[in-house]
Amino acid sequence: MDEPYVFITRRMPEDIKARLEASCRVSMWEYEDIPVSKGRLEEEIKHADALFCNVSDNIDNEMLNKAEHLKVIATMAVGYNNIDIQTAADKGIQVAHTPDVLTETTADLTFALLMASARRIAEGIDVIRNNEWGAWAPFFLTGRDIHHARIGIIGMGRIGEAVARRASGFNMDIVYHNRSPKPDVEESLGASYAGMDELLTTSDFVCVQTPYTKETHHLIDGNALQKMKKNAVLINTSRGAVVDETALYEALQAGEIRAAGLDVFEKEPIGADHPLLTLPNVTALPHIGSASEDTRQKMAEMTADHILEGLRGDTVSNKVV
Ligand SMILES: NC(=O)C1=CN([C@@H]2O[C@H](COP(=O)(O)OP(=O)(O)OC[C@H]3O[C@@H](n4cnc5c(N)ncnc54)[C@H](O)[C@@H]3O)[C@@H](O)[C@H]2O)C=CC1
Ligand SMILES: O=C(O)C(=O)CO
Repeated sequence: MDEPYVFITRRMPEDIKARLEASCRVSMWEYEDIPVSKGRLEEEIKHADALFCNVSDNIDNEMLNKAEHLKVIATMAVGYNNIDIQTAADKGIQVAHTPDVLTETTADLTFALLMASARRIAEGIDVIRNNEWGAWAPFFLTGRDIHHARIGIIGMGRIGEAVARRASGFNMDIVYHNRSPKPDVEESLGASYAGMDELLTTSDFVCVQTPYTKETHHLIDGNALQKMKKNAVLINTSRGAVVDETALYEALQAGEIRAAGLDVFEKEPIGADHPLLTLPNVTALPHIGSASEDTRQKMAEMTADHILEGLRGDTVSNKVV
């Protein structure tokens, strides 16, 4: 019997490729920093038995309908909003993702962004690099306190909970909004459940940790931003389109909220001409929430293992559908 054919949409380290090559024929997009072209993906998905993809690949209905014998899609991410899972399910294609392995790493980055935004770290770095540090001054680059402030976490899932654990270490008052209450988190971290309005109107830091779905599209819109405290900081490490960027720009410029820390954007990558980057109170990162060496390596290994499971005819271990 012919070996199954796997297409990897981004250049991966040799050990990851070799893991698959032990039992599969493997092709790989040549570049690590450029997404696979739509044309190449359309060509490959026709023949592939398995697809190893990532957050920047648009695996929509049109793409999936080109697949002739695809059995498994494994994405090197926990978020899978870029994959049409209904069409995959209809076609009997298993979809696997990488939960848990990146939870702590992403929570670290979320907290780093929260701290950087509150304490104006990026502005401080710029001052030194631009040779603008005159002298110690009493109110120079004063930020806002993190300790004992209220953090409002929207989406108390794996990452939300890991952010809450970090907040607890800073003696923060934790409120959260989720699809359903989490009594275990309330008990272990002293967090309390809040409706969206209460969370928005009372939190000093609002952290968005939901997946991107139809329901969470522009969950943070102009109306939500208006409800936030003037001194509040918004942190988004989930998906860009959970926040309405135009409304965020207007709210920041009008002083309706204090600052924003963003790891994700509505359309990635953004360029240096993005309007939000004109604002000093925006700390922006290029979608690096899970980007530690160990975590990305484990995510890649897990993704390869999901493919091997699916090709053996087993149920993949982190099955979305
Ligand atoms: N910036 C980055 O590099 C990374 C971003 N992410 C993003 O973070 C998301 C969350 O990941 P996990 O915590 O592992 O997922 P999860 O599924 O464990 O948690 C998501 C939580 O959001 C809640 N939720 C869903 N819809 C909601 C709504 N409309 N209102 C309130 N709560 C809602 C769910 O009930 C769940 O508790 C991923 O889907 C992904 O988009 C994840 C990893 C890295
Ligand atoms: O896992 C995800 O959803 C990411 O965004 C990248 O780790």
